Amino acid sequence: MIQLSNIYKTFNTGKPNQVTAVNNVTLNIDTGDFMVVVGSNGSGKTTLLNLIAGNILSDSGSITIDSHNVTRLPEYKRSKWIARIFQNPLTGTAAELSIIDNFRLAALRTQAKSLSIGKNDKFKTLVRDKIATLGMGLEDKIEQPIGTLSGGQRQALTLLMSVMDTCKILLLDEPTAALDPRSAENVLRIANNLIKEYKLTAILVTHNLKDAGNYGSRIIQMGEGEILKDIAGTGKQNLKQNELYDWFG
Ligand SMILES: Nc1ncnc2c1ncn2[C@@H]1O[C@H](COP(=O)(O)OP(=O)(O)OP(=O)(O)O)[C@@H](O)[C@H]1O
Repeated sequence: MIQLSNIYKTFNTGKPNQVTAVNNVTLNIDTGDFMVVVGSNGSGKTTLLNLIAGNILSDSGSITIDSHNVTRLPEYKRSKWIARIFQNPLTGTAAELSIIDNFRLAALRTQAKSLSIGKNDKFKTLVRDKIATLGMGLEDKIEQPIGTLSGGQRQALTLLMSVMDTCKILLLDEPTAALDPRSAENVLRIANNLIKEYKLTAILVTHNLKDAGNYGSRIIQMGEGEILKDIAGTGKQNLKQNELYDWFG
């Protein structure tokens, strides 16, 4: 689904604060993979997501998504494949608009043909039914401004909104870092269920090693822009919490 070949990204080239954030990274991410990315501060995790999403372009190397060469494509031209959830629950929704209007906007973003986007009952029922599956009781609040909800509620809705259109790839950049422990657990569980239900290819950046152990079918560790470790399959399933801590020795 996603191929990165010999990707380099250097910031502040030629200046004293020059830094190579991504250093010759080659990665093949298969359809349906759920890849967790861990690494110390400044190791290049967010830059890697930015390069995949297209909001920054690489200095060299190539990126393909779904067999399309997207290396020089800007973010908006990649959005038909990609949805992204950020750390801040305020990013990605329009606070003053109702829940239902936010869902309508999200559907319009990719003009998903399967959804009837107008203010009709069919769309409302679809959204209400989907929101009910979150188990948060938000299905009765769809006319309420989304800004009046808690961070956890909002993050869960943002996730749902993202996957209900045609997106195939979900990028999660520390999506629970701003949430209390219980909300964080809830949001990650919801993300995991949605990834399975919609058969998404997903990448989760996290500093939480418990989550890194519990979720995903593959884990990579980044360090100084390089991939230090890459474990999938049973290796990932059997990875112990203390082994993960040892990576950060
Ligand atoms: N737009 C930018 N301009 C200049 N330097 C940048 C920019 N974005 C990232 N960097 C630098 O690139 C390096 C990698 O940053 P990045 O944000 O990708 O790391 P990270 O692993 O996501 O870190 P954290 O865990 O702290 O979020 C850092 O040294 C950072 O300062």
